Amino acid sequence: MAYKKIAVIVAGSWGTALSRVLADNGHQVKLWTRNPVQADEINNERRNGKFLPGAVLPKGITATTDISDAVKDAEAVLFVAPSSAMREVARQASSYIRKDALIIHATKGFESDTLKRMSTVLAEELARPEDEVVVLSGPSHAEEVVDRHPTTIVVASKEIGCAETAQDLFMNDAYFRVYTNPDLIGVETAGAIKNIIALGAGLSDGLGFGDNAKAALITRGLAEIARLGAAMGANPLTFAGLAGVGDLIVTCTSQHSRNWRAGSMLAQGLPLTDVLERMGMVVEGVRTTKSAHVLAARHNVEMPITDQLYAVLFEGLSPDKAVGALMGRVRTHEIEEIASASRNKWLKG
Ligand SMILES: NC(=O)c1ccc[n+]([C@@H]2O[C@H](COP(=O)([O-])OP(=O)(O)OC[C@H]3O[C@@H](n4cnc5c(N)ncnc54)[C@H](O)[C@@H]3O)[C@@H](O)[C@H]2O)c1
Ligand SMILES: O=P(O)(O)OC[C@H](O)CO
Repeated sequence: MAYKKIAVIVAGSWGTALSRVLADNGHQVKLWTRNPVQADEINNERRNGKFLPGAVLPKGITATTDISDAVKDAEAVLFVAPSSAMREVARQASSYIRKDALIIHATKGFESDTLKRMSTVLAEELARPEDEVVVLSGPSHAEEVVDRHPTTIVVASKEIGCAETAQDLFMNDAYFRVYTNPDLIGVETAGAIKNIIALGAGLSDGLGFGDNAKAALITRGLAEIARLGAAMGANPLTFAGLAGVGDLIVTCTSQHSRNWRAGSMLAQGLPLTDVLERMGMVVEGVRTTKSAHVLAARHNVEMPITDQLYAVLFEGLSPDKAVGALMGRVRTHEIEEIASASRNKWLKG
């Protein structure tokens, strides 16, 4: 494959780790940050100390604080801003991006006020068809990717050719294996909502519960993610894949997880604002809990774990009362019909 010029917007943990994968694959990476001190550190010391201490960054990565310089000749642009900043950074970059550049994002969340998926936000700001936007997701902590530990991810686009181009850019046979999936909605919703369940897993561990509780959260969390995803138009089978169960496992069981760590601090009784301040990195599950709570009502989907997390985060419910509410729900069957399944295009024929 020919090596390409690729822009990465922004230089947080995940943007930096993915820049390293692209540079390892021989591509020339321009990594944009709004912080000049961070840009100097990346260019002169080959490190990004705040987000990935210990990682040595290859020469194929050049940092810049000029967003037009980052994107102007790029054949692909990868957006990895927190969901809260995606529209703002896309708007800044928009007029400088080549019309034929492949647009990829690796962000896990919804836009809070509109509840839009990130591909919709990018399509709107960049004046591109949403069908051509690619999302990269799956079980992948930046800390392990920069150590080149074996990692498998999925790239999804309604235009499968766009997903395959992204697959070629990121895949290598040393440590980064990439699958494609045409289910953009499923991969984006799975990646966003798993962070709610990871907060719950952190809470559960912080309260001193064991593996039984964790397994319950992962499996029943998966059920509610799939219910909402299917109602939003996703292929239910996507939730059995890397973006679904794969990412739930990694985020609910790893101490690298920002969402898990935030949940475990909440269990110690720290107020949410203090937890977020201590984290100093984006904890997408907090905003996503609010978004999913509204989406569940809008799509008439039952999401009991999300509802309890919402009450703990935003209504002052104590975690032990939330556990009581979940354990005390009325009895039910395990295998429910996935909401809207009969109307779901993926399940027809
Ligand atoms: N860290 C991971 O291992 C990982 C893995 C997969 C997906 N993700 C997803 O990637 C996204 C980014 O997460 P992260 O872990 O890299 O976050 P991070 O906290 O490590 O970095 C976020 C970066 O965004 C910058 N930023 C914030 N607001 C900005 C704005 N308005 N303009 C410009 N820059 C701004 C910050 O300065 C920081 O550099 C999230 O959606 C997260 O869920 C993260
Ligand atoms: O550290 P977290 O909780 O933001 O999770 C990071 C990734 O989404 C794991 O796949």
